[in-house]
Amino acid sequence: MNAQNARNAQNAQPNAARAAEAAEAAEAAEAAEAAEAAPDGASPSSLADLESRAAAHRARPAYGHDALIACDRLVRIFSADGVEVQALQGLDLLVGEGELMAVVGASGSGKSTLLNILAGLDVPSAGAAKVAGCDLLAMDGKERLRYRREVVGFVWQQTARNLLPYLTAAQNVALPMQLRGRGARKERAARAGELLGMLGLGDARDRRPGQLSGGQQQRVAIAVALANDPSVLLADEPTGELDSATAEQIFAAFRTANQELGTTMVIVTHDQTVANEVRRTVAIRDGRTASEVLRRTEVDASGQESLVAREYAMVDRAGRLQLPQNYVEALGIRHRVMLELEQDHIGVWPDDNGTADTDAE
Ligand SMILES: Nc1ncnc2c1ncn2[C@@H]1O[C@H](COP(=O)(O)OP(=O)(O)OP(=O)(O)O)[C@@H](O)[C@H]1O
Repeated sequence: MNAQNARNAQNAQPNAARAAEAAEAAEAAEAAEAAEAAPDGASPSSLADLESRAAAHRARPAYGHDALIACDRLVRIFSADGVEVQALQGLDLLVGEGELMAVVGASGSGKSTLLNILAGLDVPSAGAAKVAGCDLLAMDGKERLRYRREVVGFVWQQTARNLLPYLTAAQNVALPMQLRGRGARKERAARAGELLGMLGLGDARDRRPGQLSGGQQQRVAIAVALANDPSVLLADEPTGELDSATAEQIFAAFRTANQELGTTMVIVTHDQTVANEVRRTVAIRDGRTASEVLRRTEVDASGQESLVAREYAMVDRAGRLQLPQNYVEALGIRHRVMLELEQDHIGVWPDDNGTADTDAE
């Protein structure tokens, strides 16, 4: 554990009890509400009625039961110099097996915090997080090490951080397999060659990082991260140090690996062009998933294919909806809105009545 992670783990402890209490209180309130509200709005009639509803509740599949990554009301509180920062404030996120998706968001929105938790480098203060069946809040030190070696692969922004400068590209890729005690030397070399070949680096296998371009180094880093066949590949701004043409090549490499190997990939990026390259982009705002863009190919009557993108706002499990900031600003929404349920949509209007009292706050 490096100094940063040790600090993170320490910071997690004093807040953990408080955050867990808050989560428990929220759950208790939810349970009480569920018990109070009968389906027809009447009070529960009998114990048998309550029991049958509790049994139905228990029989419901758990949130995210079929997702490879499931973050449920994830909270991460940091304390620095007596000041508390809530980096994640009840973040929900589900990622299906085999997905290639991007996470975007303004600086400080919580992207790296989320990625560090998914990578097993940091521990959430409260909530739940599962990746490929591993409970990220319950792992001990040994399980955490195994998780980082076998379940996830990581590509960092700094090209130099991903590779050892004195090893060739092929040796860098073989190293994680060696550390895991996987296969004989020849088999490791063969797999390293295959991965490098798949990513268009067949000719570069015997070169050291200093003899490769930044883009080639990042592609070797992808091969290193894939060496042990992880269930999930995580990348934090993998194109941050590269020009846009090279960034496109890196994304092509992620796509190839995703298609050929079926590895699930979560990529944090600032680069909107890069984010447009994937089918699903999730935006984080203030430590929560705020909106999502889904892209799909449509074929028109003449057989012409086009990519159609649609933006969705997220509704969390308690029914909370974050309005996009530009909508809030455009209509001058301050403290409350009026809602109207229509047959197939909900109307949202700015409060034009009594804004004076709330404005005066
Ligand atoms: N170890 C830490 N100690 C204290 N505060 C932290 C720590 N790590 C992150 N934070 C704070 O948590 C919030 C979220 O930070 P995070 O690094 O996750 O954001 P980000 O979206 O990745 O930003 P960027 O795009 O600038 O990297 C920020 O306010 C940050 O200052």
